[in-house]
Amino acid sequence: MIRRSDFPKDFIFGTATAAYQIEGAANEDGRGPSIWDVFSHTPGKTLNGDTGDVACDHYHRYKEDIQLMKEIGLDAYRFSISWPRIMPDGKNINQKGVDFYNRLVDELLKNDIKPFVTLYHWDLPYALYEKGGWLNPDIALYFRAYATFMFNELGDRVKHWITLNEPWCSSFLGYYTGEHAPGHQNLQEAITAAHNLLRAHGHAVQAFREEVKDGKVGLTNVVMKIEPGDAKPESFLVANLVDKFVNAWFHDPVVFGKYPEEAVALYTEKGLQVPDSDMNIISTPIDFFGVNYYTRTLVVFDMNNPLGFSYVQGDLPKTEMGWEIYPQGLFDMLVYLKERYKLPLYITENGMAGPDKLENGRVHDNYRIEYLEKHFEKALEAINAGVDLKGYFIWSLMDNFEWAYGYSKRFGIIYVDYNTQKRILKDSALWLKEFLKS
Ligand SMILES: N#[N+]C[C@@H]1[C@@H](O)[C@H](O)[C@@H](O)[C@@H]2O[C@H]12
Repeated sequence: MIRRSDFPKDFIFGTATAAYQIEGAANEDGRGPSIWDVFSHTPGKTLNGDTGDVACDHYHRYKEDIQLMKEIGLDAYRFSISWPRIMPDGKNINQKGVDFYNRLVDELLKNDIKPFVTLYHWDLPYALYEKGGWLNPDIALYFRAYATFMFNELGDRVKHWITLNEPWCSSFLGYYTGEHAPGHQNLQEAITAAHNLLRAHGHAVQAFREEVKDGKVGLTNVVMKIEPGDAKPESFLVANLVDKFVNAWFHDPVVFGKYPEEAVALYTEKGLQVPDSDMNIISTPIDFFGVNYYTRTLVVFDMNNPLGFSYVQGDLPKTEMGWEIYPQGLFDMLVYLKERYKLPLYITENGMAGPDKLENGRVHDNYRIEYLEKHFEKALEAINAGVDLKGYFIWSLMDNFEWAYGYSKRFGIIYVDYNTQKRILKDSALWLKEFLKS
């Protein structure tokens, strides 16, 4: 049985959330609309038309939620700042929004919980979208101004910062598949948006070096273990290529200052433009990569797909998201990232959506305890294999707005009754509480 004491003494355990998924108070105290406010209010974009208008009402209940974090015994808490709560029009400051995050940080510190702050977790101010959003090169400078302001505001107390959460999702789900806000479906736009997201990241890192001398800054990517879905040689080839599209595309420029050549070649072959501006800014050195790991992705060669591959379902047990439970992929990707980029790592998200049912005031989510134990074991294995892994944030602290899936998917270790906003520690939270003492 894995124990907390098996991990390095200074290893931190925490949980993660994001502003639009938990805060609510969408139209309160001067907050402006984000692209997700508009997207979720557009009929047909989210399950049941669910929105983040109220969510978990964390904006008002943050003290109660921090008490629950303390009861569990968390070392740290990763949350995101709502850019449109700080700058409703993308430029001018909304002081009430700033005040909220000062209160949140102070309450965390008062309870000995270390804040890890994500500057951007998908809720772009709609006012900036109207100026072109991630397709407008100027967005990087708007982001730099926002980042500089937040570093100045919170940098005396917050020493761990993440510029972007999963730019792959913001660009490819937001601009290619259209599953996420702003719901475009244009591959060239996705490539352009990805580049401007990385430019924004680089500008924020430069600002960080000027504003927060004793802090650490990194980038969080979704990291998928890409494997061939059958034994055909061409499926092994496409698996390597998809790894470049999804993983290397958002890591290589940040460390090496260039995109993976195989992927650039394929895009170019398809007549797509791959930007190369500001690679020096994009590759401004960072202190760590954040790793959001959930599952593996199986791909097979498919001439009918514009990029030559298609996804296939694996036969391992799956979560409520239909994602295979594959702890080995966490180990594999941690070692891969260490060997390729030689940077410290934090697991900034790992967790599962489960068939959580409230029964007599309890949620017996043993499947989630097993999931976490197996992934903790693989994280420890990676540390013992030489990976400089510094922490592990469970997704998520509490059930929340799961983007296009609305409130249908429960990832939390704390159950949220959305009718009453009552929080109930699931068995996984009780297990974690004991683990953190072990
Ligand atoms: N889906 N899913 C769960 C989770 C999502 O809720 C987070 O906001 C993202 O950072 C990442 O996709 C992972």
